[in-house]
Amino acid sequence: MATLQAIKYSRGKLQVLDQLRLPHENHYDDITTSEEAFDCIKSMRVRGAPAIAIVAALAHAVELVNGSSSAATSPEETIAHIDSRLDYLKESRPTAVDLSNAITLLKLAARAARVEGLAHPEAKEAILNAYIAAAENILAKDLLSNMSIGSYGAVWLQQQYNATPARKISVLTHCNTGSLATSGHGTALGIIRTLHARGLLEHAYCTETRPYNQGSRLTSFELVFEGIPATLITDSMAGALFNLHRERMNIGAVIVGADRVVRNGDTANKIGTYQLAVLARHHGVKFIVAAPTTSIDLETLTGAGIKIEERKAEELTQISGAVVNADGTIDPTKTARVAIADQRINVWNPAFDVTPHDLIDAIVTEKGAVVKGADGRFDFSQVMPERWDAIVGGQS
Ligand SMILES: CSC[C@H]1O[C@H](OP(=O)(O)O)[C@H](O)[C@@H]1O
Repeated sequence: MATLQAIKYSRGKLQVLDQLRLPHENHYDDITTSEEAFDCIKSMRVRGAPAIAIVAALAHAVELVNGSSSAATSPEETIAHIDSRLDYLKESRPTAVDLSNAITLLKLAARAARVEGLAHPEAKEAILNAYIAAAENILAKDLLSNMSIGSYGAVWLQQQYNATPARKISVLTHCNTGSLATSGHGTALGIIRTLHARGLLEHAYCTETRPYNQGSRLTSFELVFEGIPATLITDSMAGALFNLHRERMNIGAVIVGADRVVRNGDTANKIGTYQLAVLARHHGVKFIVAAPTTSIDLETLTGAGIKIEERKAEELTQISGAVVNADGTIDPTKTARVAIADQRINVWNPAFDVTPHDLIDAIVTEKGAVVKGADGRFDFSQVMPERWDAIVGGQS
């Protein structure tokens, strides 16, 4: 069964599903410039660490195909143009590292296409083609990466709980990490999809994930869309779910995504993740992070070094949604905005929090599940040896 598609792309054309209208309306925005991509990411019409990187990379590919670098009359000017557009896009959202990792890769790809002795315009053409190929490869690799995360995560959980189709497990997930946060299948939700496909999933619980409601609006939508047995709870119900219903619900794991995993394994993810990790530890439930290696930042040593995005107060004090008609049907063409708090109240609205590595049992990547060694540390050299050697090298 097809899953929902956040991003539609063919060379020269990029369309992005407006997630602010979900689940009531499927509307795709045409993205033709870096400015349009920036606004789409900043306003969270597209969100999710991998999806943000993919949209930024492809938006610049589209504008290059449409001639945005026409003023560049040398390889140096062409590379300077690409750099300036990518540096602009990098500022759209600061916490997820996939965007900056993709920008680093794309800049290297453009530079690697410089051929000594090749003159303009052939030299420029080679650089543009190299950028476009690298951007398209980011899209192509993401889906394969998510399928691999799904499989490694399902196998790890099956081993932890001796799960079988006759002895399934239930899991809790937070925020949205599915097809609407990636190019497809998803990361944490990708593990849930794979568990379901292998007959190992009893039930999936998803949290509402205030204030943007990625869980109630997006994850619920993905789970219902594919007929995966699921129950929506508010963020504040998670403790009761573990405490009052644990034996009956047989919750085996909390599975979350990541916006940035740093060198020691501390992980920035959607606000509300840290408290789930504390609950999981208290109740003896495994807590696993699902993240492609593109979400791992070896340059930053601990969670204290992660910049946490803070968003506007209105996301807490107001909600908006489709109007429900008198007969109970939903009118997606009309949305109502409701103030649910006194607009004079101070608001603190961090979009993410940091879960310390000691509360994380496994970090599942497309190269395998990483667990802490006897020294209590995560060693990512197992899944990204080249980057580990280049960045960490002989450092402790
Ligand atoms: C695979 S998506 C990773 C991550 O991104 C989400 O944040 P946002 O919706 O603000 O972009 C959430 O933290 C997911 O876990």
